[in-house]
Amino acid sequence: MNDIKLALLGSEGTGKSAVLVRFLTKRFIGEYASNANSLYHKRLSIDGRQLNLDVFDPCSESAGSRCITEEPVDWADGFVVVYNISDRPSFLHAIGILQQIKEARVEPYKGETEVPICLVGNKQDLCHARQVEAEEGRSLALENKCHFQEVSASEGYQEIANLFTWLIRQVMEHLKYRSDRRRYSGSKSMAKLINNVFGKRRKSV
Ligand SMILES: Nc1nc2c(ncn2[C@@H]2O[C@H](COP(=O)(O)OP(=O)(O)OP(=O)(O)O)[C@@H](O)[C@H]2O)c(=O)[nH]1
Repeated sequence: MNDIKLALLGSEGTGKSAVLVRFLTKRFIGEYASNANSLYHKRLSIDGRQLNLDVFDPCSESAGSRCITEEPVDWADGFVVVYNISDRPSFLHAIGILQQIKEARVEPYKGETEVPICLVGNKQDLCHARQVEAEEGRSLALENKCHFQEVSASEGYQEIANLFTWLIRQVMEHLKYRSDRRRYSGSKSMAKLINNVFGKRRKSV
């Protein structure tokens, strides 16, 4: 059984809880209590594999921009960074969040961010009040090597389901790659150790 940990990050009121609850229950719930951090659990099956999914939905009210520098960034295997397409400041905040994830989780030596990220422009139904063009979201995602999707938690389920499925698949790949690499470098150092011990002995015989 795989354990997958995701975190939703973004400005207050961008619809993080709405997006997550839409994915988990297929329903849109208009208002949520937003004065506490929430951790959601769900068992899923993707590509025939059973998963335990934990999703952290931090409370923007209490955390503000600080939340990014605290636990979620170190804890999560993947991120959903949400902004509201009808609220430019939330997009600017998303830029800052991506930057902070990059700084915290960049792979040493490779210079690549080590976690899969999905950038989400929510409230697409409010496009008459749009303040952020889809193209801006797309190029920000490109710059940060992350997936991009505009959605409406209030109107649609499928796009939200697709983006979580994409993210979970990426996380599974990534975790597998990391554990393979650890195993490989572990066996390489074991081979080195054996070589050192027995190699030296052979020389002295
Ligand atoms: N029109 C529209 N409203 C939405 C959408 N998604 C969420 N909302 C509304 O936006 C408001 C904030 O939604 P939340 O899901 O509580 O946002 P949040 O980012 O979790 O908020 P905090 O927990 O305060 O950070 C609520 O009034 C929702 O009903 C959407 O896709 N379209």
